[in-house]
Amino acid sequence: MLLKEFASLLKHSNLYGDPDTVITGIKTDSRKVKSGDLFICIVGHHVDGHQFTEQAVKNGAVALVIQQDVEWNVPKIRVKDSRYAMAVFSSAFYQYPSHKLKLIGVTGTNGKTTTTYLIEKVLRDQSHRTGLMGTIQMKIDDQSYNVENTTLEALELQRSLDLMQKNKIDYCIMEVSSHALEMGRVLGCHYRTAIFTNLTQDHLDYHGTMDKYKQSKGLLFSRLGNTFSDNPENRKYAVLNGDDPVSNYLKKITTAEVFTYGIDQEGVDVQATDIRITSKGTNFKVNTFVGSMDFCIQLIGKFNIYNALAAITASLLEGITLKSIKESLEQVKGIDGRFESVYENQDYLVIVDYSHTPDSLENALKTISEFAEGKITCVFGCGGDRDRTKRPLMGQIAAKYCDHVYVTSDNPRTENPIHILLDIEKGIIDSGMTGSQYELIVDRKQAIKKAISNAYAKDVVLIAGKGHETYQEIHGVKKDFDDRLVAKKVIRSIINDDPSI
Ligand SMILES: CC(=O)N[C@H]1[C@@H](OP(=O)(O)OP(=O)(O)OC[C@H]2O[C@@H](n3ccc(=O)[nH]c3=O)[C@H](O)[C@@H]2O)O[C@H](CO)[C@@H](O)[C@@H]1O[C@H](C)C(=O)N[C@@H](C)C(=O)N[C@H](CCC(=O)O)C(=O)O
Ligand SMILES: Nc1ncnc2c1ncn2[C@@H]1O[C@H](COP(=O)(O)OP(=O)(O)OP(=O)(O)O)[C@@H](O)[C@H]1O
Ligand SMILES: N[C@H](CCC[C@H](N)C(=O)O)C(=O)O
Ligand SMILES: [Mg+2]
Repeated sequence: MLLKEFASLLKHSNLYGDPDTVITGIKTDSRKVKSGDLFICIVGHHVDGHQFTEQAVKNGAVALVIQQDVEWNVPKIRVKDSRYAMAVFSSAFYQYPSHKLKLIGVTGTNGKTTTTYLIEKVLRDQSHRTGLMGTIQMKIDDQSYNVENTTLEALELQRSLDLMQKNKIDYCIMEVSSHALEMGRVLGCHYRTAIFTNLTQDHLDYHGTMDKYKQSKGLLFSRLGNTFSDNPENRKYAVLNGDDPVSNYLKKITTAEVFTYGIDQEGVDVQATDIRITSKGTNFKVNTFVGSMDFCIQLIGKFNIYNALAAITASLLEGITLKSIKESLEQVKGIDGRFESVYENQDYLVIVDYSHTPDSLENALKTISEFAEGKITCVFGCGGDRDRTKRPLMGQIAAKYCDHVYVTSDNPRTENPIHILLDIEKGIIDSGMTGSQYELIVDRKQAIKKAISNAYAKDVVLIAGKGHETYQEIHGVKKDFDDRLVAKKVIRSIINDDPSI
């Protein structure tokens, strides 16, 4: 593309230098710039990209996108907001890839990853070629790629959608985080269906208030567009959790056709009834606008029924039969690090779960309390440099459901680990748990070891917060750490009477 073609995409832009400069790539990180690139200067949360123009030019940038003056004598486009320009320019550079496949976006505090995996499974079983983007990975058909964020920055996102489109992917199912919506990472995305799972407390460090957090989630629905087309392929759907009051707000701000799912509220389009939850799976009946059917899924817990309902609704809207959806969902054994059982023939249960919010921790523990025959123990912490107000709430919740709690480190990131533990302890103390019922152990491995060592037949040990993660970030340094591997080793060492771990 030529520089003038980029400039013409924004009314509010000024071009300086040769308008016919040929652009062969776009970068927002000066360290990654190659010859022929357009370097977009982003004002970040830590540093200002305008500081790195010298490195970008040295590395071969032939032009810059700026929102404030820089001294380099290279062609430039000055814009009002370079983050917005990044979304516009990358969508155009990759020729609007989200228009060339069906994009399904899932937002909400909890359940996004699970729901995207369920939809991917249903669509793949219908011989669709699928792409997936989210917390655990990006996938293009069977190929997996590592990701830094749940929802990629606009440039990487458009590049990934382009790669999907080139690989003949017909559906992409993606998690859309509130950060991404707020920062405009998904501005260039043309969604077919937007799904809302739920809204409970998280990320108040970033959004400030629950109302602002709700409004960020709402952007996925308010920007969805409308369904007014005689071509069914162009229709837009909003799939909402009818049991979450936030859905009333989302209904008002979307012009897409609304479908609701739920358990408790009457009158939803897709409803689960006759629920039975065990430690092996979950049975329920689904009543939909195309009929009813009994489901027997291997995922555990009421919260997973909501995820299944969201996936069922979105799949029905793609014309897939309820019977096929049932067959696919019943085959799903589990999702990496979500309520994942670590089993080494021991006579107690050890479950690793990604619950890192008050609501998800409560859901996991409540589910366990419904089937546990012995004592319940939880090992958990809270992430550093994240919402501090959730820490005592999670302490209270653990105290409410557990016989014993081990408060430990999650990813302290740049915070002092012990301060995080003390914040959690406040909630435990408030709930009246005594000193003999809980312990603060900064070292996560030691906490897991102690919790498992103290488990007896039929007890359940929940190791919460890190799920699929294979690292732990302490003092800003990431080191290998996997709750599942640590738990496995500890169980084996107990069985083999080997104290070396
Ligand atoms: C707060 C936040 O979201 N930050 C994201 C943001 O970084 P930033 O704005 O701080 O960038 P910065 O480091 O200040 O740099 C500014 C600019 O200078 C450039 N730069 C920087 C250094 C250099 O030498 N040269 C250079 O050009 C950078 O490439 C960038 O363009 O842009 C980065 C690149 O896309 C993201 O990786 C980063 O996510 C960080 C890692 C993060 O932790 N984000 C979390 C809060 C987040 O987004 N989480 C949500 C999921 C939440 C959930 O639902 O649970 C997510 O979608 O992942
Ligand atoms: N629908 C749900 N409602 C409440 N809690 C849920 C739901 N689904 C899953 N959970 C809980 O939340 C945890 C995270 O689930 P999942 O990874 O699917 O959510 P997510 O929204 O993708 O999270 P993240 O914001 O970290 O990307 C699970 O381990 C489980 O404890
Ligand atoms: N997407 C979430 C993941 C949190 C996972 C938890 N293990 C933590 O580190 O806080 C976040 O970035 O807030
Ligand atoms: Mg996720």
